[in-house]
Amino acid sequence: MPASQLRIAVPNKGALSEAASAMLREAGYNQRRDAKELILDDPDNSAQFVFLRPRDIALYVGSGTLDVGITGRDLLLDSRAPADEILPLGFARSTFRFAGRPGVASSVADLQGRRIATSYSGLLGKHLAEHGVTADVVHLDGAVETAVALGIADVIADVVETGTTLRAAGLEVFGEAIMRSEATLVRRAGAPADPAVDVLVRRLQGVLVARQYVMVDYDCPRDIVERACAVAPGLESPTVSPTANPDWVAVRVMVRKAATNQVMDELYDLGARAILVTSIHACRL
Ligand SMILES: Nc1ncnc2c1ncn2[C@@H]1O[C@H](COP(=O)(O)OP(=O)(O)OP(=O)(O)O)[C@@H](O)[C@H]1O
Ligand SMILES: O=P(O)(O)OC[C@H]1O[C@H](OP(=O)(O)OP(=O)(O)O)[C@H](O)[C@@H]1O
Ligand SMILES: [Mg+2]
Repeated sequence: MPASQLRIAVPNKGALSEAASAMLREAGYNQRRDAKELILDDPDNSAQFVFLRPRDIALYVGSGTLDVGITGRDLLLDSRAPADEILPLGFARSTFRFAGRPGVASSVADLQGRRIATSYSGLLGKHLAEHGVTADVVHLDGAVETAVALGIADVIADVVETGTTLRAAGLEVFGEAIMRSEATLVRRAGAPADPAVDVLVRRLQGVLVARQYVMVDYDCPRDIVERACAVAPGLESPTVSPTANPDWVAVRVMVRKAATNQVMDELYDLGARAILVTSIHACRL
């Protein structure tokens, strides 16, 4: 009997779209080549991809119309749809923050009775309520930074990554970040276990690990192998193999990409030699 088809919502445009498709492609799924395609079948993987506005994805998934979806954590919370994050995906990282002209306010408490422009009214409303602040929320579809210059808002609450857009509009962030966001895989709250979803999650986890880790091989004198393994303990345990020389062993271990050079330096200082780094193409842990 063929496995039941998993229906997956993927952002069709915007900041999440390309990176989401790239990640699915790396996980072995077929992805559209033409940005006009709305639905794409991937029979080899018993999957169907439905390309939707990222803002709508939590709604489709929360209602159970589609099994899982990729969206932003901020969009998920803003939607108030009954969907949960099941795997943070590590791209489209941003913060959601207040900003205004220099000196206009320094924290959420200063916003009582002020006009705040945003595309995330749900998220902002919840934050204001949590702080006991009543303000006039001006909902806009985008280009929120311009609202202050045009005089329809005193401050904004918007997505900030590098801060370039804010600077261009003469605005500065103030107060604590309202939230930190990234792309995430979402599923209907309370949905029952589904082996097809587990396969998707394991494949995406494989991509995340392959992106975050490298494989390090090195030779080291037998008498320092314990100390070398303490420098790079790997995820579970390094593989230690004999070499033709009985005084030396060969070690293979996964290392966080960001720590690669530091680990190589420490291993070298201990006496390890022939330290080789290779990238991981895919994995299942
Ligand atoms: N510059 C950015 N850097 C990182 N993440 C971003 C950036 N801009 C938007 N995002 C994230 O992308 C998601 C918003 O998706 P959306 O499709 O609205 O992106 P967009 O680029 O604003 O597209 P559009 O302007 O066409 O609506 C949110 O999760 C948001 O946090
Ligand atoms: O801090 P930065 O690196 O400048 O990135 C943040 C900006 O990127 C997004 O805008 P987008 O280009 O999607 O325009 P929009 O506001 O019309 O959605 C977001 O809404 C911010 O405006
Ligand atoms: Mg946008």
